[in-house]
Amino acid sequence: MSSVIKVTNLSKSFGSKAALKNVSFEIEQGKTTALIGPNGAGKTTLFSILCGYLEPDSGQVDILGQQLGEPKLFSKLSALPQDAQLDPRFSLEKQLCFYSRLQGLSKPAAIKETHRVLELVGLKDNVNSRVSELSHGMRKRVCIAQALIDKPEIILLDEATAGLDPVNAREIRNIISDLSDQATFILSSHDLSELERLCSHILYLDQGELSEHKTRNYQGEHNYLTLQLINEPHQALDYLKQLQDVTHVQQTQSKEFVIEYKAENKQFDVHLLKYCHKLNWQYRQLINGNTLENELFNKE
Ligand SMILES: Nc1ncnc2c1ncn2[C@@H]1O[C@H](COP(=O)(O)OP(=O)(O)OP(=O)(O)O)[C@@H](O)[C@H]1O
Repeated sequence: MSSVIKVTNLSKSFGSKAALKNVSFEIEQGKTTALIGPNGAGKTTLFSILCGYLEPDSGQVDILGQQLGEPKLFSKLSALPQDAQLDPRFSLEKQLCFYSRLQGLSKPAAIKETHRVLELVGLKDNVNSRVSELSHGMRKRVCIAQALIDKPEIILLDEATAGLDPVNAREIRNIISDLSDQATFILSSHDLSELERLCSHILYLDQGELSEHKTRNYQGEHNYLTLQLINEPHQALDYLKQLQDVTHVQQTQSKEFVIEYKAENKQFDVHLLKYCHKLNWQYRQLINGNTLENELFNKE
């Protein structure tokens, strides 16, 4: 598969503060990628460089075979900044047409494009609404619609669901998931469970250094299940280790266990639930795979 972004030895400092230190990675076409890291890790700096808002001090950035700032990249990469704002006075049509015209579309094409992207985010009936009349979640969807104008090949979304209620956050996740065969999404969020649902590829930044860069892949000899219980049974770890085909068990937090088992056992989840029932354990949920949080922070 071809890579759409290739970053090599990228560094950026603000005065004496190194925001990115020799960062290198590649993103393959169609692989929804998560950019994760604590506050101040360098995520916004990296996004800003990829969008061409900031110049790196050193290193190479190759996007769709072009160097940063090449006019050919215009409209092939779009971004939703964390603090994206809309003008509350204008209708959605006026606002999105304006952005479409900036992308070089003719007036009729801009109107058509505005209606297309608003339909994609479920707001086609609001084309004449003013931004001031919209809820926070609807405004976020308009910002995503803006990022979809002219079908960019790469879309960067910084905290796309921050501050949204679960229903609106889910709708935005569905939009991203539905469009992920048409564009490569790079998502930054502090919500690991959200990223884990959407992303197959993780970039983990900490203090400007890229310390994780891997494709999540469970198709090996072993599979994982994360078992969350309602109570903490006595010696639960020992009981779980005794189950047939279990190769490793780790307790990752109170009442949560990551169980590694032989992938050849296709019925393992059923056996595990029957085992819980037999032991009179009540479970909260059984998650397929290891959680992203455990993968990143609970390695043994
Ligand atoms: N314009 C700037 N001037 C000075 N320092 C900056 C500037 N922009 C970022 N920094 C510093 O660079 C480092 C990385 O900041 P950045 O905003 O990229 O982190 P982040 O991972 O996006 O953080 P957050 O999750 O809090 O949004 C921080 O130490 C920050 O203080």
